[in-house]
Amino acid sequence: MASTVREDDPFRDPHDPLLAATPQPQPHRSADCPGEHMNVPDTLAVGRNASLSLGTDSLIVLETKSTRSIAFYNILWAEHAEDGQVTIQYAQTVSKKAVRPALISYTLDKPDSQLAEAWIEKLLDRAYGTAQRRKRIKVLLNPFGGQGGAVKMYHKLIAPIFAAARCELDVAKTQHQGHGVEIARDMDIEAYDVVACCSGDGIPHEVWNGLGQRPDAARALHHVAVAQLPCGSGNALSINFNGTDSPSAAALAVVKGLRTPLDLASITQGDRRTLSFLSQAVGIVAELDLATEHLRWMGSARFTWGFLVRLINKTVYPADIAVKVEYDNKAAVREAYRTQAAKPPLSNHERTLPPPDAGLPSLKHGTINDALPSDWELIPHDHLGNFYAGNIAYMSPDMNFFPACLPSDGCLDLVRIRGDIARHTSLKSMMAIENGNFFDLEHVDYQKVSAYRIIPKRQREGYISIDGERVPFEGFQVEVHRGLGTVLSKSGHLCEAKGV
Ligand SMILES: Nc1ncnc2c1ncn2[C@@H]1O[C@H](COP(=O)(O)OP(=O)(O)OP(=O)(O)O)[C@@H](O)[C@H]1O
Repeated sequence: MASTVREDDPFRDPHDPLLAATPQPQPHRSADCPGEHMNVPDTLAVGRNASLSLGTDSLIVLETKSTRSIAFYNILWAEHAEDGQVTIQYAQTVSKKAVRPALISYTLDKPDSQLAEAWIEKLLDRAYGTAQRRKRIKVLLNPFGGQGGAVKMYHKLIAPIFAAARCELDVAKTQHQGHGVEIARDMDIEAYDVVACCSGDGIPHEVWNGLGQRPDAARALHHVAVAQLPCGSGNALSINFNGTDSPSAAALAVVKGLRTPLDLASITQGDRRTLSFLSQAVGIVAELDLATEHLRWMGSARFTWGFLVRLINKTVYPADIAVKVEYDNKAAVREAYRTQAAKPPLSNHERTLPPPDAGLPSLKHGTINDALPSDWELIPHDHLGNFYAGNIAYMSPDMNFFPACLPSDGCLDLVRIRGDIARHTSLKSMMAIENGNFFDLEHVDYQKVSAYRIIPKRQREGYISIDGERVPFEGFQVEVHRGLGTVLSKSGHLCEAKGV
């Protein structure tokens, strides 16, 4: 068995800190790890004619007649047995979007458990980086999400990935509408790291609201990361943070996910206060989302159809609006985005854990029932066509509607478009969303705001959508709480979307 790094090893990583004179501390290594004080080689000789090498970003499996590599990102777990057998489980790519667990297993020439254990630790360190291993996950299955396939998708596509990664699982089905709120409100937050929702965006919305109803809301929202395993019809949370709407690829992203603060916004309407993680829409988007339900049979073409109908009618949605603006034009928004995106993500210990008795933050600007803050002004928008505020970039797989969104900048990105613009201009904006040049269109008003109030007027009824769910057609006020919630993301601080 090789015990030192081969100098001629083509897969040797010259930047490997463990090969340098002063070993760097490794984030997840336990104090009594046998490899702690040894210079662990990158290459493990297994069998007479095979070796496993740690490359720059993948594990290289070298056999006499073949070489292949497995990206560290795809490595789920590794272990060794006393007889010298080393087993590595990984997520094998089986199609453009899907992965499924697979394993390789080799026996060491001469069993050396100290070396094998140290090498495995080094492999897992590369595979997980600063992501938590063996996450304790409360899984919520919505049997009615999307086409009703969540339970099957979980067992077939998701659970095998979690099991291979040695996650601790506690699975529950939601029994009725609002059950996600109850489960999150009553759960033992110390027993879990993540609530993963096999659902659309409806269950994550419920979970954040349930956590928000607890007396220890601030701590619960900080401690419990909410993730989505896309099994619904709207899967924006997963698209933004797992970078996929594939259930198996999302499971891998959750296994490897980095804890990331997410702004949550308080919505006050009537006497209610709820939390929103995704969006608020008044006008055409709300109407497309909510008023075309009866056209579900058309698939996503229902949105195009609904849009064209309203376009022909040049529909307007008059409202009075007051906003607390943080970045008031596109140049400022772009600069804020670039500055923030260039910074490294906060590490976990840079986030302060709220005290155990801290509830939801108080409202700095009061509620919809209070007088308008003195420095706000209600401005009539008599020709409003679209009012859309987003907390994360993608609203659906092809709709990077808010490319400048930053998950924890304390702001919502607010888009306003007049409803009386020329029809060809409206049509252009619709196509620009898919082409990725929507942000720069002249007639698209794009700002970052930290709070606002909107009161629809001169319409007896209409549609308001909060995180894709319909709420009463009456005025509401919104205030953003910076980094109040927690998600798991790939980057640790950004959405998986092309920024600005
Ligand atoms: N057992 C259940 N019976 C009925 N409704 C349920 C049940 N479990 C959850 N729900 C409700 O289903 C709704 C939709 O959930 P989800 O977001 O998972 O699916 P979806 O297909 O993306 O949703 P939609 O397209 O309807 O917004 C939520 O409001 C939730 O409260």
